[in-house]
Amino acid sequence: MVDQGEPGGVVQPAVVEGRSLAVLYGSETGNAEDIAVELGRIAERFHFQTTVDEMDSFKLADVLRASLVIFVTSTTGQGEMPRNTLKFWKNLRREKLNNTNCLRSLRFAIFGLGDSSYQKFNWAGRKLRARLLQLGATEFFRPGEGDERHDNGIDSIYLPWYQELKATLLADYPLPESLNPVPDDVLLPPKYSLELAPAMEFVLPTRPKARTMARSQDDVDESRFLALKTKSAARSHVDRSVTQEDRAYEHSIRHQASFPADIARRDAAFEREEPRRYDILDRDNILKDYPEKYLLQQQPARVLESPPDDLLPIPDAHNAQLVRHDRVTPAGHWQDVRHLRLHVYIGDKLIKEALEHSGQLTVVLWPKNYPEDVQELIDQMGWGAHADTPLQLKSAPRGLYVDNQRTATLRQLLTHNLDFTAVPKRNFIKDLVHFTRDEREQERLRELTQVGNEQEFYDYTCRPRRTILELLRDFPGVKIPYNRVLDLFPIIRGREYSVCNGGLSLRRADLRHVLSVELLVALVEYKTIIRKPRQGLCSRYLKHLPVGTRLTVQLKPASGPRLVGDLPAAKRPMIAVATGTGIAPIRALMEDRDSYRRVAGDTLLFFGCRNRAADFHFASEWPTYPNLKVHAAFSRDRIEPDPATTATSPAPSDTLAQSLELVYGAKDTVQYDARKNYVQHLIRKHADEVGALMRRNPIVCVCGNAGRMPISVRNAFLDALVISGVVDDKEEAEKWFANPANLTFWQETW
Ligand SMILES: Cc1cc2nc3c(=O)[nH]c(=O)nc-3n(C[C@H](O)[C@H](O)[C@H](O)COP(=O)(O)O)c2cc1C
Repeated sequence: MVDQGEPGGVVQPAVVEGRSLAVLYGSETGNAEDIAVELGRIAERFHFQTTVDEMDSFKLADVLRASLVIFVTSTTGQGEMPRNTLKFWKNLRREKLNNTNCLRSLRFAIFGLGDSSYQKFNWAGRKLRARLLQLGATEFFRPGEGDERHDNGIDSIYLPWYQELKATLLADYPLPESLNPVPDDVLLPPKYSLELAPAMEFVLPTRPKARTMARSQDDVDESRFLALKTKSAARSHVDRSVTQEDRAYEHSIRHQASFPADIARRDAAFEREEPRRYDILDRDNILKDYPEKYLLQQQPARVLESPPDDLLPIPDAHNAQLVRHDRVTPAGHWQDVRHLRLHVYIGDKLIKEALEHSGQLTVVLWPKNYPEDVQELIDQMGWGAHADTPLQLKSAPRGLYVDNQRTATLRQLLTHNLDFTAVPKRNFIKDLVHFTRDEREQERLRELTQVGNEQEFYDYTCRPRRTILELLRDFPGVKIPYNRVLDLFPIIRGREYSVCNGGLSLRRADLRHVLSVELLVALVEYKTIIRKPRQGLCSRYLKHLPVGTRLTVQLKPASGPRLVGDLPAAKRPMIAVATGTGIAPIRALMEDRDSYRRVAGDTLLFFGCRNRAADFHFASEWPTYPNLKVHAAFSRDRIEPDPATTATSPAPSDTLAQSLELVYGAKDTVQYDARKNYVQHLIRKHADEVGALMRRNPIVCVCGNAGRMPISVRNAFLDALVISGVVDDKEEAEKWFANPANLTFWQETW
């Protein structure tokens, strides 16, 4: 049994009257939340009574109660506030608060997270700050704006901001003379309480049975049926006692003999493709373009024991089942892209209808850890004696979904809830110092997180994408007490994916209680500088997920303007730009527009990928759409005339060169790189077609990888506006493009 003592000792911060600090965050994927947690710890060490929570859990009156408030928010959509701030933000914007100076007693600071490739960089933070100031609040520290585009990401701006904030807090809000800050090398008490349940109540859970990818259709049907029967295990807002309607649905699945075969036949139809030629591994280019993201060798195929598919009690979620799972890129291609189909069971007719008509959808999936990784961590930490003992969770972090009906064990938490394959954060490493008695390990851990050693920290963690599990392997002396796991390990967050189907394929007439959603997912797999294949948690989970697996998922409307399920939107022309799996939401739009077949507006699609044969997703479907013209850019293929699309040579023709002189002047026309074949080059090349649609109040969508692509595409659109004569020069083009009266713009890049 592991010694649960903590070598450095634990110090409880003092309670100082009138000294409180609240950190309120708005976060979509957790970056802002991580920063908020780190700021909360600093405040605790400075003896502030500290609260850290999402903005929506606060009322305005609560905010006024804290002596200081720090807001941390990312920006989402097109300059929008994250979802977990919307209630708070709506309250703050109430007209009746105008001119009331109602926040005059509030002292706040704000840190925004954003990406400067978006037109509305850090708008959420800026909007929030402007409104707080307008309502009379005072800033006690300068605002910070982190940018994902910086070399070290958000940290480039955040770290100096945070150091300065610490100094300001100590200088401007001094502690009573008798009190010093809790030093960094002393541990704070755990926030969350996790204890072994009294011995009499022990019920040892059985270990999950091994399952593999290959499951028979009978298995699928049986588990589909079981999923229905046991769906009450997952508590959600749609969960209720089984109605007659549900029974009828169960009955139809049980007795409709043609159901599985029928679906399988129809589902297989779109997958039948000619054998494809492709550029095996494409290694030179990968090394050149993405030195940290290449796959040098295929991993040997392994059959992994799947995690148990227990359904988590996620709020506002639905039970679902994986009914199709195909790799769509050829086996040797550098990128593994999967096409998945999920049947999401929605018993409540009204909710189903609301989702069908709520615009573009995203699916949120919660990945799980594999049993062999869980066992490795248990062995490494010496938790074997307690791994399957029921636990009592008296308090738990936000986002930890544990079924109240059953008593959780450490193994279950590690399987379903704790993300020990995440890249370790600074705070995690700082805390480990307390859990090893090996002085060399302590010294090394301190070194890694010391101020001034940011580059070393980055080189050890982020650059090679080292996981927590791997870090713990490097420090064998570290033994984390099991009752600290909720404080130390990040919680597994839901991963959001754009639904890639729409219209009739989403609302299948033959499955009344089901939304049939499809996803196109690029698995994140690469070799890093430490030459070990890496996988993201969700990629590892999805890669081996057998057909028939039950899941709990949320369905959410995507951010941005509502473009589907809306006749006036369907009638408008559309210019869509997508790269790689960014085609997913565009394909959903196309299917939706197709349901208005005769009236759907003209559409121009610019699609960019590497090889026609390997990753030209949905290529066989595009010719079936009326009013759609596709220009595809294959960045790694030799340029050949293309019968299927209108994309031809990427080299600028004389006329294009002349047109570009309009924008840049003759001397600078060389800036246009004739040897490359990316979507932005095709936009310029087909400027006249772009201009013709731009004149007709189009919807313009840009989806795919973040980084330079959205900026280059935007510049190409500006050029196209000048070349096609919509405006006279680039300055005018900027104004024209930013005016929502001329076009509806939607960008979704990641
Ligand atoms: C779909 C999407 C939309 C985004 N929109 C914007 C934007 O309009 N402006 C901006 O500055 N950053 C934008 N970002 C960048 C995020 O703000 C940035 O990645 C941030 O680190 C996310 O933090 P979070 O995990 O706390 O949400 C967007 C990111 C995504 C994925």
